[in-house]
Amino acid sequence: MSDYSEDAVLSALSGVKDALSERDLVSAGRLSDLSFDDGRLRIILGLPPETTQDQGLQLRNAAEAALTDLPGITQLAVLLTTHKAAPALKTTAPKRPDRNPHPNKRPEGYQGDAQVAKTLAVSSAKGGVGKSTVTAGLARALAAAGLRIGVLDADIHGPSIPSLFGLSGRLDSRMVQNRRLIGPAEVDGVKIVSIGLLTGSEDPVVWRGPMVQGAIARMLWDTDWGALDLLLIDMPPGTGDPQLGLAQDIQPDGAVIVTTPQDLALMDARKGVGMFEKVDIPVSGWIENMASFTCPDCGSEHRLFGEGVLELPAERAIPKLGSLPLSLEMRDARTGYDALAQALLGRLS
Ligand SMILES: Nc1ncnc2c1ncn2[C@@H]1O[C@H](COP(=O)(O)OP(=O)(O)OP(=O)(O)O)[C@@H](O)[C@H]1O
Repeated sequence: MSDYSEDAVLSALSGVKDALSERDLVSAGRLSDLSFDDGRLRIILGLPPETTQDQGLQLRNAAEAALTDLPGITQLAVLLTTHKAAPALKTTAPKRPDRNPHPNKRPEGYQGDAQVAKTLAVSSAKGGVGKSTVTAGLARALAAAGLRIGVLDADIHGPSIPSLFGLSGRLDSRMVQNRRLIGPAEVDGVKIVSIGLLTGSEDPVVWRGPMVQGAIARMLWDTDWGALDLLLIDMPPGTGDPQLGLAQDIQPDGAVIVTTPQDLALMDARKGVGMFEKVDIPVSGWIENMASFTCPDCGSEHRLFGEGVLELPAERAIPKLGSLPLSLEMRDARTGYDALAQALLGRLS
């Protein structure tokens, strides 16, 4: 039995002074990742870009010294990155950014999204948890249930919605009331717009901050969606300033969080809930993806990533909308999403 305790790790790191901010490593928000597996503890400290090599090494040594004697840890890796620290989750006052990096440029007159009844952000704190796959699966299931559904692929650095719907090429544009609007693609009754269907050779990965936000907002407003019951917005993964700014800019009516059930992913998913709370966007629920695997040989079910739950204080608790297994069928995003779609509808109506 391992005596490992995450609380003990956090408490040990709380005793390490962060010379860069005069606070401790935890309250300074330096801990950007923590994983523990079979005695191996791996933590990532996110340091500001101006950190010198010496400062980084000192912090790493201090963190290693604090953790080295903790029970249950047989191997320790303290890694440094110079990314911006994630915004702290437990801020008491609603900490809206005092300036919006991309001032709302919603154009006057005809709006492509004027007939969109509801918009819902599908978000994940981490990349690769299946957010786009789940968005596509939900969209298809909701459309099959008779709703008019659209998908806006706002995952600008890794647009995977086109391939999930078998789309390639470029979207056309059309004049509507003297404005040139994007004509969405349509597959299985779902209207789709993605940056991957708008750009040519220019790689969207080079776009930064306000440029990305601006492009996504314009895709939302400058598309001829027609009448939609629900537009799902596949958000870029993460809980940092770009995602916060985007949520603030496009102001979806609600959000759902997709996560896998590992402790660390759930810890980050909590940050995702906090991010939407900061900008007053209600979170309708969370979706557990890749929850279990059924062995094709013996038929027994395994919870590969454990039984984690998204823990939030009772007054901020959000429901789990459903669990999806790790399977080729789910990857395909064509079947298996009906129950999830119904659970979501139950929360939206
Ligand atoms: N339930 C599942 N079972 C099996 N494979 C899955 C499942 N969900 C997603 N996948 C696979 O996991 C990979 C990542 O999925 P996806 O691209 O949807 O993640 P994402 O969270 O949108 O990633 P990113 O935000 O980084 O683009 C894909 O190969 C996808 O086919």
